[in-house]
Amino acid sequence: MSGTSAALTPPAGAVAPVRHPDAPAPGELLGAHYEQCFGCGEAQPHGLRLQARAGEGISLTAEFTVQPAHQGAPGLAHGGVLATALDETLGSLNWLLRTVAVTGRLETDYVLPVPVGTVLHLEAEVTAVAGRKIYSRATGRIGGPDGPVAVRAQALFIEVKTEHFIDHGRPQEIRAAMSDPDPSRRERAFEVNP
Ligand SMILES: CCCCCCCC(=O)SCCNC(=O)CCNC(=O)[C@H](O)C(C)(C)COP(=O)(O)OP(=O)(O)OC[C@H]1O[C@@H](n2cnc3c(N)ncnc32)[C@H](O)[C@@H]1OP(=O)(O)O
Repeated sequence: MSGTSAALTPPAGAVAPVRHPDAPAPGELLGAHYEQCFGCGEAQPHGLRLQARAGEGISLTAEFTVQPAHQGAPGLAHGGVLATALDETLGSLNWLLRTVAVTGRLETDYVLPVPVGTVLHLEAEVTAVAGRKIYSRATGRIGGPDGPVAVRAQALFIEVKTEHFIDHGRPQEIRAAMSDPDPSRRERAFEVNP
């Protein structure tokens, strides 16, 4: 049983997404955008460390292995953690558009329980763009990339200016990210997503 709210149905004027000429090539690992990101950062001991790889068009694949720190019920992934994996995967699509955007709405279907130790194989694509609104969907499979669907999501990301993060983030983390000696890490922390 699943349903999508009207807010996630692209309006009549929506257009097909356009891959940015500087988008990472198909097959390229995207890498963490911010080392402290709970979804993909290497510096978060209990983070998901999700790894996303560019696909064709505006699509990508990603993998995340459920750790003991991600449990809800004994031996099973917490639903919020699975939503995070979907959110991170969908957010990574913005690298292919090279648009700075944040999650406005995320709707998730939980189809199968996901045990600790499982590799969740995710795939995601942008389906439409309407002004600042980016419509996308994702699935997560277990038992291999062609295994059964365990989770599904549809999302609406909203394009924002870089100032969104400067204006709303806690100053000490912003200062730390801005003073990173590596210019590409400095840029990635703010340019595409939080
Ligand atoms: C590689 C990186 C991966 C990272 C993955 C992780 C991504 C994240 O988790 S981001 C963090 C979570 N998200 C947030 O913190 C966002 C918090 N929300 C906000 O800041 C604001 O509400 C924001 C920016 C989304 C929208 O505010 P604002 O810029 O004022 O836009 P606003 O005018 O309200 O809305 C713009 C359009 O979007 C629509 N919209 C906004 N929010 C929603 C929503 N929740 N549901 C449906 N539609 C929405 C509006 O109806 C409006 O539509 P239209 O243009 O047709 O009238």
